[in-house]
Amino acid sequence: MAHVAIVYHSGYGHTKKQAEAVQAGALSGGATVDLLKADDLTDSESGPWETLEKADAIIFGSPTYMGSVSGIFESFADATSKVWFDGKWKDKLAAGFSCSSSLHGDKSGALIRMVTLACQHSMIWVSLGLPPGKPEHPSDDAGNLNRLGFYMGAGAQAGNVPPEEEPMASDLATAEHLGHRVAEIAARHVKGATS
Ligand SMILES: Cc1cc2nc3c(=O)[nH]c(=O)nc-3n(C[C@H](O)[C@H](O)[C@H](O)COP(=O)(O)O)c2cc1C
Repeated sequence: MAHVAIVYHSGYGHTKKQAEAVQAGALSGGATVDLLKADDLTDSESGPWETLEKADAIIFGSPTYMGSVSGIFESFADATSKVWFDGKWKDKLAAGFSCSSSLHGDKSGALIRMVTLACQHSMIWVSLGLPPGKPEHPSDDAGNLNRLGFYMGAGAQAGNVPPEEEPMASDLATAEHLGHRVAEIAARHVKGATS
């Protein structure tokens, strides 16, 4: 059984909803899942680093703040430098997701930051694996996966409303898809390593 860890930051709860959808998808893909807050991983000397060391895949999540990841997520990225020195995440799978208030809102900036982090750790990036959806369809249409048209990871849109209202069904289903995809690929990855 593959082990997937999700590390996310959420200032106001919207990316948390997305992270929970990624978690549900990874569980339905047969993985054991740990949902970790980046807030608890900003110090390389303390926090659940061993959980990440044991994971076969790490999925990164952050809101898009000023066109990139949030400051707390960036502090987590800085704190991974100790792991980097020891090469502990080499050949683990990685993937990412981000939520912002605009349809695009420069979420690509946050996702690219996560790709860079993963590649610095010699991880293997898993893309979203979906064609673009239909932006003209209602965002509460859960069948309209990837309505925002990202390829690197899962995007979600949430304005200045409570997280119970947004992100809407389409974006949460897209996040769930990402979790499921990473779990399935991680299971193959683990099997390949042991067979
Ligand atoms: C400091 C800050 C910077 C932001 N920058 C952007 C941005 O660059 N693009 C965008 O579309 N939304 C931006 N937003 C809006 C957030 O991305 C959006 O509200 C998101 O849903 C917040 O997620 P969270 O509740 O998980 O923190 C910003 C919000 C804050 C607080």
